[in-house]
Amino acid sequence: MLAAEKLVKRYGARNVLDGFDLTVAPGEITGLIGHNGAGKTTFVEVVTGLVRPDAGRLWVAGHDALRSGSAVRRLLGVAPQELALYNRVSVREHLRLFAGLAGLRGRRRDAETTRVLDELHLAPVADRPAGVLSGGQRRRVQAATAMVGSPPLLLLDEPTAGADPETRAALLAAVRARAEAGAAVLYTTHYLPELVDLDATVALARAGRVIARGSQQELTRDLPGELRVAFDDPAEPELRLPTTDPGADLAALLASGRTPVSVDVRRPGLDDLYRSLEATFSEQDGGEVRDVVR
Ligand SMILES: Nc1ncnc2c1ncn2[C@@H]1O[C@H](COP(=O)(O)OP(=O)(O)OP(=O)(O)O)[C@@H](O)[C@H]1O
Repeated sequence: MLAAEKLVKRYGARNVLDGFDLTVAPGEITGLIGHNGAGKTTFVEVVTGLVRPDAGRLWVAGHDALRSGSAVRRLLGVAPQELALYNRVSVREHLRLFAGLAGLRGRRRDAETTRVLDELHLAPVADRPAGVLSGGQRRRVQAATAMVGSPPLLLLDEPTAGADPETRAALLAAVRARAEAGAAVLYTTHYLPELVDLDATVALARAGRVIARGSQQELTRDLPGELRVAFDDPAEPELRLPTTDPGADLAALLASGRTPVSVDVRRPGLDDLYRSLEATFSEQDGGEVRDVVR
């Protein structure tokens, strides 16, 4: 549904996108993560057509998106990082407006508006102007404007930033439902546990390039987890060992004659992946970026 190849975007002398490659298939949620300034929002802006890249190629649903922008825009639902709502317009009117832009009319437009209001728990504030809502409610309205009309490609740029747990849960449930219905979802976030919840494919951006991409299982498989062993010993109540083979390491520990009172194995997670890749790249001379996982 979305395929970006070697995108380059320069601001002044700086390549903010520097050979950015990414694909998102129908039904797939891709979580795009990376440090502040890695180029995530710039990539979203290129896909929406707001920013023109200096080089590279971009396809959306088989269209060359850098040539046929207007055909592509109809396929997108976008929730930008900076909230963009009309303060005096009610929540319901926002959704009616975006449903209309998605091509729905009459009863179908009303039904879709009601459905999305319910889905994002916005029915109680449907007739309030967006400007009087709380931050979390406004986040939900923004996501709702992206989802109304069920576009086949959703671009959600930090949709849960500053959201309370209830808002976060409603948004994540709606995102999962959209992907299950076949939408391709690009989801940027700094909250890695959300990507576990969404069972998302993960793409890690650094300095304008995607340096690692794959399922969470693939990306974390070779990283060490942690073996935590507690002893009834005030001198050493707990031992924490990085491990890629917890069974063997525990057997070695037992063979040494020590008797644990409890054993816990923590599997490697996305935070370990993030830290390990960041450490790899910050050690490299000149910040040269290379592909780690494909
Ligand atoms: N219009 C612009 N002119 C000049 N530089 C820009 C412009 N837009 C973005 N940049 C720069 O491009 C870099 C990438 O920004 P971008 O917003 O894409 O990063 P990001 O990965 O989304 O970061 P964050 O996690 O903070 O949202 C930053 O250094 C930013 O300052």
